[in-house]
Amino acid sequence: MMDKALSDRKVKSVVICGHNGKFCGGADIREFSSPLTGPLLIPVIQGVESAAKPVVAAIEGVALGGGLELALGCHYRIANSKARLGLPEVHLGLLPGAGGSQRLPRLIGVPAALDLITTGRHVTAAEALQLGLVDRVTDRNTVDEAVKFALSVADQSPQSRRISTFPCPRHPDLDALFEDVMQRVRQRARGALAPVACVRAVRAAATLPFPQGMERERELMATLFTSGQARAQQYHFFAQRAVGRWSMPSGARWDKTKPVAVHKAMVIGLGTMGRGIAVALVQAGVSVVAMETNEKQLTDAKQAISSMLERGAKRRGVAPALDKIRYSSDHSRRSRSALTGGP
Ligand SMILES: CCCCCCCC/C=C\C/C=C/C(=O)SCCNC(=O)CCNC(=O)[C@H](O)C(C)(C)COP(=O)(O)OP(=O)(O)OC[C@H]1O[C@@H](n2cnc3c(N)ncnc32)[C@H](O)[C@@H]1OP(=O)(O)O
Repeated sequence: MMDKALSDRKVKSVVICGHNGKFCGGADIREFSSPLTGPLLIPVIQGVESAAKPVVAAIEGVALGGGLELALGCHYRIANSKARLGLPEVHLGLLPGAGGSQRLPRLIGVPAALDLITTGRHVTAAEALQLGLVDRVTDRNTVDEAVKFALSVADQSPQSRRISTFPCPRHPDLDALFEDVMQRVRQRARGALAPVACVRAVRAAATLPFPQGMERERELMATLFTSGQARAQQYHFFAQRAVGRWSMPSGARWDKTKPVAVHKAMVIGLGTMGRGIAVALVQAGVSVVAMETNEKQLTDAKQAISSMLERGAKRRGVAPALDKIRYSSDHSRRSRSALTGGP
């Protein structure tokens, strides 16, 4: 269809839109666990960008991941005011591997691209306009507006609109910028590979010509694509949604159940997990009885829990709620708490 539109001499300009009010939420994540089939996105985007006639993206609903990368291959982007745009691949243990890490910095600058790519956050159409990610925002029918716009630019060459030909906007001190961002990302990422690879890919955009940058993006993506972290994060994506459908054999569902306030809880067993659970409960304002029958473990746990509570309180600028926790080694004195459990 796209080939036909691009090669038909009677067609002077093209609009790409989605279906059912959504431009594109990106690749089907399930496909990442089996060999990739269908037309490959990178050559499709290259084909769109190198077209001799203007191509306009009409963005409604969402343009995420590969969807936004496709829009970046278009010569113009018109977004509905309710649309959201983003490159959330980092949450799936990946980077924007269809040219997104190379085109976005060329379009909106390195600092803004680093922010969007390393956090994966979605931006509203209004913010996208401010960043220069889209050319226009409309409250009206987006496809109609995009068609009108496409007709108005039909006789113009799209040559100056190909993002891959843009130089990356200059930054006064690239080395310092990347050093600072890498340090912050490493701290936040706590061992996650994808955010670090995202910074490296954007650095390639800022320092290499587009074809070499694409090659670097491909290399970095290849290391992430089959990583255990990516598999785990993709599993997490579906698991999070499956939780919404979770029900008890009785038919009870969490979303149809009235929540009950929990004021008291008992944590049995103060190994690594028990300590973490006790701290999380205390920090949520719950009074905790922490039980451990092994005296040495109990002594260590008291110290560890107190210092976790103190550190957490210091970070939040509040007093540590040390009085919210009592310790016991006597298993027979289990009280009736609203919530009892432990590893
Ligand atoms: C050697 C290596 C070489 C590799 C070369 C690779 C080249 C690069 C190729 C491709 C790059 C492209 C990558 C990507 O695009 S990754 C995907 C990026 N997109 C996302 O992460 C978006 C994820 N989805 C969402 O954020 C939301 O779902 C939403 C905003 C789109 C809609 O939100 P909402 O209305 O709240 O609905 P739900 O979240 O509940 O979702 C509904 C339903 O749909 C399923 N679903 C959503 N998105 C996806 C998806 N991307 N893939 C598969 N399934 C998806 C979701 O699971 C729900 O399903 P249900 O629970 O069964 O109802």
